[in-house]
Amino acid sequence: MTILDQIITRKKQEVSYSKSAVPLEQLKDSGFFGRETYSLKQTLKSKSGIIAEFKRKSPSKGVISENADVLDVAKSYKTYGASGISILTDSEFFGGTFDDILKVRNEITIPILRKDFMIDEYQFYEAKSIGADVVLLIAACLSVSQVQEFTDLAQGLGLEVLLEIHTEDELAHYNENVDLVGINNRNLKDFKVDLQHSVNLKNLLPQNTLSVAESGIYSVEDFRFLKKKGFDGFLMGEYFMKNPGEAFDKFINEISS
Ligand SMILES: O=C(O)c1ccccc1NCC(=O)[C@H](O)[C@H](O)COP(=O)(O)O
Repeated sequence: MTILDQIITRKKQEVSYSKSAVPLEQLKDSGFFGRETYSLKQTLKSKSGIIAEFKRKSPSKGVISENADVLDVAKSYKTYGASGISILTDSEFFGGTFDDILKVRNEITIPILRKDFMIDEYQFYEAKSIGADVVLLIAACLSVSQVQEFTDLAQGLGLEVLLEIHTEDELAHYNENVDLVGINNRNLKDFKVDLQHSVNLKNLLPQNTLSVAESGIYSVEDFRFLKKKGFDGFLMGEYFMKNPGEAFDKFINEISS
């Protein structure tokens, strides 16, 4: 069983529980449900392009920063010019909670990506109800038709869609309605990262696709390499979370100099 299989097995149980605990109609009563969302497509162009992630742990790295305060970290990301914030809401494998988004939503004015494993339409309503602006669709967990259906659903709720692919085969999941395409450099079988991987797959995407390089960006040199290759966005988690707050400020200063 791969790590993704394990995560999805668990996610199905969680979603089933959530649906019985909070019926979908009730999600619509949230104060955030009717809010106008922020556009990551826009802030990728107008700011640094960095989507800075908040995650406490991960399957590949174990505990990264267990006690980091989500509000402090999110504020520092916003203050120093992140285009968006990715917040893991998966609890079992990444140590996240919905509360992490709820705590920061009213405090920051940049897009929030709800980073989770989306497998059921209920989760899109949930994302809107907690104040997210963008959702992640992981091609490896979904069929081609699910990507299309979930894209329509998300956009109907005012959420942007970041489609994540890991392999060349998963390019079949691309459709021109998705807002952004993320190419993940982490091989989920052995957790190795290779930046050249995202470059190779990016070259196979239609021109003008807004592309995001994901995972394994650990230095200013890595960032510059991917920027030169034409990426619009850069999803970075571990590097910033190892030294929450300070690492981001320093990184932005270095890439601007
Ligand atoms: O990071 C993992 O171990 C992982 C395992 C299984 C599924 C997803 C996983 N990571 C999610 C991500 O995509 C990363 O959190 C994100 O791209 C940031 O990566 P990094 O900068 O390397 O922390």
